[in-house]
Amino acid sequence: MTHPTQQLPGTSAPTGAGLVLDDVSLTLGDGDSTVTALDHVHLTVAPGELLAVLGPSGAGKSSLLAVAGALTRPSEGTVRIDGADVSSLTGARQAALRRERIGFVFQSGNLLPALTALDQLRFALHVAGGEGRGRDPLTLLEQVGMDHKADRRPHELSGGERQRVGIARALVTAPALLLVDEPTAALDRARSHEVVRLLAAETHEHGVATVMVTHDHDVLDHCDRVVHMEDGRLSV
Ligand SMILES: Nc1ncnc2c1ncn2[C@@H]1O[C@H](COP(=O)(O)OP(=O)(O)OP(=O)(O)O)[C@@H](O)[C@H]1O
Repeated sequence: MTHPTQQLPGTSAPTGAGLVLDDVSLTLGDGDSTVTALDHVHLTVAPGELLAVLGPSGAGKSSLLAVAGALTRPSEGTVRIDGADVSSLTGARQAALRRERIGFVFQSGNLLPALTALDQLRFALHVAGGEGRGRDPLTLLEQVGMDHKADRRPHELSGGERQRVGIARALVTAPALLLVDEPTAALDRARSHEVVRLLAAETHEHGVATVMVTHDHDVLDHCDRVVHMEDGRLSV
């Protein structure tokens, strides 16, 4: 495993770029049944860094992605994405930040069944504000090794192929932050390595700050840094 940045949770990227969580807590539920999903979390992910987050079920990994992706407001602390303090933004600005600066990759690719691989990317660009920005969809499909299946719909693709298209779709807007939830859960060992190798290459070449939640210890060698989560707390 390589550790090019040697950053520890809590240290700040000098430019404020990438992702910074400063003393973030999240309490869920109400009354007697509240749960501390995130407990004073400090985390910095630099541009060009692929961070893996490991942890048992219920540790708070999904909560971490939700807060980092401006989907859930933390109960305490601040979240900065690409230098912007998320909590100071209106709901509309947060939604725009999500569309334009954050890419999400889910377990199964989460592609739209009716669209071809190429149209998945075009549609994501369109939703984010237009075809003139971001990366060229066909070139990006070529870079993830899927240009030869650009006209296929999701049901005509394998799990690994769907995951590649899902990654390309998340990257087409040229996001600052990429949030990835269990990308290898449905894949065999060889496909898992390919997919995480692709994530690492894109992260490094395009200066994306990438957070990948995973249970898959096999793929950790492709990651720059690994943190562990338990009971809402992070440790190295
Ligand atoms: N809407 C909610 N209301 C109350 N508690 C919740 C809610 N969502 C999650 N939790 C609790 O918050 C804690 C963290 O959950 P979270 O989904 O972030 O964990 P996780 O590490 O992603 O788990 P898994 O690996 O099973 O997906 C758990 O104790 C969970 O039961």
